[in-house]
Amino acid sequence: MGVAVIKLKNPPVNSLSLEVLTEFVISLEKLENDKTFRGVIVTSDCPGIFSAGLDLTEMCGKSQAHYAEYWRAVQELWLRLYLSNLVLIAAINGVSPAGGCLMSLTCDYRVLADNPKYNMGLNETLLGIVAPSWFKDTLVNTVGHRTAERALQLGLLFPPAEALRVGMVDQVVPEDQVHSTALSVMAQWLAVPDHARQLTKNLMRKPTADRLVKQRDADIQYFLRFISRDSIQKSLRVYLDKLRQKKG
Ligand SMILES: CCCCCCCCCCCC/C=C/CC(=O)SCCNC(=O)CCNC(=O)[C@H](O)C(C)(C)COP(=O)(O)OP(=O)(O)OC[C@H]1O[C@@H](n2cnc3c(N)ncnc32)[C@H](O)[C@@H]1OP(=O)(O)O
Repeated sequence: MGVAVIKLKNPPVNSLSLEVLTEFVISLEKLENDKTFRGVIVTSDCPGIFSAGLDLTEMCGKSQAHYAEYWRAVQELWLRLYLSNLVLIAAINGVSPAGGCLMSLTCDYRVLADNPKYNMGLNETLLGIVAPSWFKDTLVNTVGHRTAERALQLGLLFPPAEALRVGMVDQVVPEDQVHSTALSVMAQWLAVPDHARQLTKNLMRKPTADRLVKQRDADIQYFLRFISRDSIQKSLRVYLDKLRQKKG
């Protein structure tokens, strides 16, 4: 039925490095241009981890030029995913904090494996950073304003049952059924004529995407100012050190 599977593979935690973001955009573009494909299942090849989100090492201790290049790549992937003409279904087979959650929220439908460890949410505040307005918009468009307001301020990571209850995911299924469920949901979405579904998707999502498109450069400057602050760099270093020391 013209369905591709994109399996993220950037061990150990599928962090969204500049290279991953760039390759993801290229793969999506190829699929968009190949008319034999109508849908994509986005999933992970790293056991237990869908994606650890943006690569913190790309946002810490680097040059301004690097931050700008990285942020443009983050914007680009979000725009491509959010406005894709393809049906995108996230088969979430692991934990998905922050950028990992955002990636799934850009999809048309989310199937999450029923494993209490597989938390998802926008936990930026717990790192001492702030989810940008377009991350916030994506969450609001999925779960509504009040749930998003509370989840964003508290940096909540929802276990599967809670994620389902608040509407962050559409279905929670046993782990070994995530892929087959994504495929049967895909069949339902592909039963709708492409042009009608695509125009409707655009109607729902373009106003949100346009807000970023209209101020992409300003958004990058905003990010640069924010991420270069000593206090923010310090928060990120402390958080990364904590992650690294967990093992030791
Ligand atoms: C005034 C208002 C202004 C507003 C302006 C706004 C402007 C923008 C502001 C900036 C916004 C930036 C937005 C960011 C969104 C993000 O996505 S930030 C990333 C958030 N991610 C996380 O919090 C997840 C962190 N990771 C984990 O919790 C765990 O690693 C895991 C649960 C995913 C997996 O656990 P486990 O299997 O036990 O592995 P670990 O031992 O923890 O990790 C292994 C290895 O990977 C490294 N690592 C983990 N996550 C990341 C990451 N996101 N980036 C880079 N590296 C990561 C970890 O350090 C370990 O490394 P070592 O092997 O020890 O070297």
